[in-house]
Amino acid sequence: MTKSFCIVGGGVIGGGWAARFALNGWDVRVFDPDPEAERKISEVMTNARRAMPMVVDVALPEEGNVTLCATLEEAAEGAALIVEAVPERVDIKRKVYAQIEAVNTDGIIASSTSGIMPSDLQAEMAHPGRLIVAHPFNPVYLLPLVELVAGKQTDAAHIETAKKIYRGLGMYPLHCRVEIEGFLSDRLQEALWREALWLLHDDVATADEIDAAIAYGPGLRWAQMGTMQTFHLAGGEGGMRAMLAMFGPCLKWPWTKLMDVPDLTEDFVDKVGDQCDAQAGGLGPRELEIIRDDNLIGIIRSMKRANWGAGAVARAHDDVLRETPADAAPMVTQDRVVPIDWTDINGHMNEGRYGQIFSDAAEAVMAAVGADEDYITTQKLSYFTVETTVKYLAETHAGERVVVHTAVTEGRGKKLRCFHEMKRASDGEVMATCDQLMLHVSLETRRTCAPPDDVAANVDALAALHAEE
Ligand SMILES: NC(=O)C1=CN([C@@H]2O[C@H](COP(=O)(O)OP(=O)(O)OC[C@H]3O[C@@H](n4cnc5c(N)ncnc54)[C@H](O)[C@@H]3O)[C@@H](O)[C@H]2O)C=CC1
Ligand SMILES: C[N+](C)(C)CC(=O)CC(=O)[O-]
Repeated sequence: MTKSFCIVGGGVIGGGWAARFALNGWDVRVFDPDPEAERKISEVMTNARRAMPMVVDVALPEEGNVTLCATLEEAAEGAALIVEAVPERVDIKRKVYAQIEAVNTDGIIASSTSGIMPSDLQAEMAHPGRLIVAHPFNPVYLLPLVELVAGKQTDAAHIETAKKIYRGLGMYPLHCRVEIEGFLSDRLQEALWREALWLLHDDVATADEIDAAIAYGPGLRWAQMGTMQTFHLAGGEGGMRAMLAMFGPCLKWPWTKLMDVPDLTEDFVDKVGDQCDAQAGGLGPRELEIIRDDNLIGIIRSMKRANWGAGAVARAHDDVLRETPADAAPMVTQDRVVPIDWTDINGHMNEGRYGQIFSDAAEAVMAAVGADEDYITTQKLSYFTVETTVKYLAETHAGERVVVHTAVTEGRGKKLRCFHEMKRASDGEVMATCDQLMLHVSLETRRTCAPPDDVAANVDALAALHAEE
């Protein structure tokens, strides 16, 4: 699908979408009548530029341009995808769709609504088949979930197209097959929020205590398993059945005020607002966003190692990005941003991570000569490192983009010797070098052996090419 698209509404969510798309290389046209829109979007972009590259382990594509348009018509004309992120009111959204339809009759319109049914949104449209809901989560540039919902008149093919687009952006499109208000995630979130507001309203607990009750316990579990699997484990060997037997009857006890909402009187809003301000401990929203983002990066990266949940989605995103063709000469074996969890008590990249970067670079060389993952698993052959000499020449910090250039300096028989230079992308300064000797091994005997002819020929050819440079 063409990358011609636009965003209508550039607030919290529109700004987040702009960042997610632009950092994935899409040019973004935005319309928002708010005179502050440009500043707000650029602040979200700053956060995203810092955070998103730390989740990926490869280079992001060249950032797309974000252009603010003077009118909605200018933004929407010719767009194959129109992301709508205007306030949560049916009348405003319907009015926006009418304006879009005056200049664009076939682009997919993806509403960011948190819970309005797409059937209601599309009711007055001339071409309702193209309206879908694509409900994201804040911060849109880090959280992978996007709920896709079709209305009664939606053309089902658009849901499939949307799945491909959002996967390409490193997201997890969850198709909510049955159309209900609030979809899946906000049904669950709002049930908890209602309960939390009552606890605060009735002076059972403060905002801080209510948040502690989540953040130090269930919240940590929820990042990697939802309520169902979490409670399945809580039932021990009997699993969910045992849980239902023991705790199911308690669900009927009068624990909850779930269907009622406290009146949002001025006093109550102040009570909640004051406690949340106090909780922030003097930190402003941008400072809190950075803390939130760093924690999210750490959580996602940890699950990436386990190839689990949101981490598995991030890994799949790396694979999509890796397919973007890279320059062949000089051989670029790594191009990445240093993530926040790679730094140590000295406030710079820990020496172990240099080892990781050079090891990843060596794997890129191995793949280039044909000793890739498939070779290792099917032929039970590989290369092992037997010697490295690393020189640390300059400090490397979180958020810096580094590029590794590798030359094969020896490629005879079992030997594959590489010289890696890790440079700071912004100014080309060499930050570290690594001389690495690998030997070809059989994974069955765990002993060295000659590589097959094709791999040996590739190693020779690469060594000859790099000797000329
Ligand atoms: N804030 C959140 O946590 C989430 C919000 N959403 C949904 O995203 C949508 C937008 O919400 P937010 O970004 O939070 O609100 P927001 O208030 O931050 O942004 C809305 C933006 O729309 C602009 N706008 C108003 N009328 C417009 C028009 N006619 N044309 C173009 N722009 C117009 C406003 O100037 C504002 O910048 C809503 O449907 C909301 O339910 C979805 C997920 C999470
Ligand atoms: C509060 N909210 C309904 C706007 C929340 C969402 O829709 C999603 C989120 O980011 O939690």
